[in-house]
Amino acid sequence: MATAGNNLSDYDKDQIPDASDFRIGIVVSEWNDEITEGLYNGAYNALIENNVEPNKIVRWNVPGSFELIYGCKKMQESFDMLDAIVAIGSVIEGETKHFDFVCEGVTQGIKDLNVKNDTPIIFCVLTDHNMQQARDRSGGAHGNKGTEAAIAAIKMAKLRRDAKY
Ligand SMILES: Nc1c(NC[C@H](O)[C@H](O)[C@H](O)CO)[nH]c(=O)[nH]c1=O
Ligand SMILES: CC(=O)[C@@H](O)COP(=O)(O)O
Repeated sequence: MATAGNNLSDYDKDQIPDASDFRIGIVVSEWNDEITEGLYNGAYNALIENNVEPNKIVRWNVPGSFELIYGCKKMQESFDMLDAIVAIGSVIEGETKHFDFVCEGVTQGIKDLNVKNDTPIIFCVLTDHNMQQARDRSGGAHGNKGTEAAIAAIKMAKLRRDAKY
C-alpha cells in the first residue's frame, strides 16, 4: 500500500504501549537537513506525546545516510540501556547511480545491526526521487515518517522488554 492516500502521522493513541519508562536514541543524518530536521521533529514530538521523558531521548548527528550505519552501531554499543534507536535520513535521487548504492547500503547496514545486536533500530530513511516527495513525507501532504518511526520504536521497545521475561 503506497504512502499516497494514507497519512504517515496517523496512529491510534489507545493502541500505543506506555512509553514513560523508555529510553530512545535518535541518529540524524545532516544531508538534506530541511527534511531530516522535519523527520526528527515528528519523531521527537510523537515520543513526548506518548510520555517519553525529554531527558531519556539521546540525539547524535552523522554527515549522511550512509554514516547512519556506523552511528547506530556505536549507539548500540555505547548505551546498553536504550530501548530502541531511530535512524533518520533523506536520500534524494541525483544524476548518477549513487542514490541506488546509498539506499541499498544503508538498508542492508541497518538490517544487519538489527540482526546482530539487541537494540532495535527503526528505519526512518526517506528514499525519494525528488525534494517534493521528501517534503510530502516529512510533515507535508502525506504526514511525517518521523512520527511513524517513533511509534514503531515504542512498539519494538515494548516487544523487546516483554521478550526478556
Ligand atoms: N546524496 C545523498 C547522500 N550522500 C552522502 C552519503 O550518505 C555519504 O555521507 C557519503 O557517501 C560519504 O560516505 N546522503 C544522504 O543522506 N542523502 C543524499 O541524498
Ligand atoms: C543520493 C546521492 O548521492 C545523490 O543525491 C548524489 O547526486 P548525483 O547522483 O547527481 O551525484
